[in-house]
Amino acid sequence: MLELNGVGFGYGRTDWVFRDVSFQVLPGTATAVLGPNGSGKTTLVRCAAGLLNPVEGSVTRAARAGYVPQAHGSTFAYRALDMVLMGRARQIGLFRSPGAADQAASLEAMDRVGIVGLRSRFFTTLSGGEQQLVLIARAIAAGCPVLVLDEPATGLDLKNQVRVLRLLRELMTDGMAVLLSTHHPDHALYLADRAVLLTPGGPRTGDALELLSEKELTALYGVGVSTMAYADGRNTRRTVVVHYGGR
Ligand SMILES: Nc1ncnc2c1ncn2[C@@H]1O[C@H](COP(=O)(O)OP(=O)(O)OP(=O)(O)O)[C@@H](O)[C@H]1O
Repeated sequence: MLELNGVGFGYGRTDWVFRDVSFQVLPGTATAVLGPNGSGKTTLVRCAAGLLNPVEGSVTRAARAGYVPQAHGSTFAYRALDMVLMGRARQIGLFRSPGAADQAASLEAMDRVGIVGLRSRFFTTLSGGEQQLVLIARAIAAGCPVLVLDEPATGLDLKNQVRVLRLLRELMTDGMAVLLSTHHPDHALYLADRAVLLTPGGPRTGDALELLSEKELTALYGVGVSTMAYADGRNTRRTVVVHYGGR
């Protein structure tokens, strides 16, 4: 479980990126953070993961959180499998080498993400999307019950977006608490129970279906957005359609 209570953060002394953010992510549920560029999504998920200390308020994690950063052309000269093995650092311990169980857990995580074939490739030679999948596998291999992801769909093609979203749902079924930031309201509508909108007027939290409405999304992004229902197998889901306008 992950809980934020009245969290505020600013990089400088006077400027707040956000204030008064409160929400809970329960086991088996997902919360999506949405907002325009620069609204503070990365800052908020880094606070939630324990990588930044809030200036005010508190973050409570019942367990360690796995963190998946945005993949930005890293300089790590490690093979993909070694990157995933780093997720096992806690199990391996200081000054010890990974054992067979760590190798197996890492390969299983890579298999779940569909990238076992990349295991011997150097991380630096992978495409942005492939790097993103390695980072997700690393967080899964860590075996944390809380997973925090910063824009996990960045750089992924449609098939891999679906793969990652389905995988997150599977992990939620296993009891994982998931917090993600995203620029994709349709991903939030598919995955999230709750949403946090970082608006210029302050944070808004609530039920994802209610908060990700046409009116709210249009106001949040300043462009016309419609939502529509579609049949997805046995489920009826909602997605968004952007109005591009112009000629
Ligand atoms: N290290 C930093 N020092 C000073 N200001 C920062 C720092 N990191 C981010 N900021 C500022 O904090 C604000 C929020 O940034 P953040 O990266 O959290 O936004 P975001 O919603 O994730 O943006 P995007 O959608 O573009 O990724 C921005 O105004 C940004 O310029």
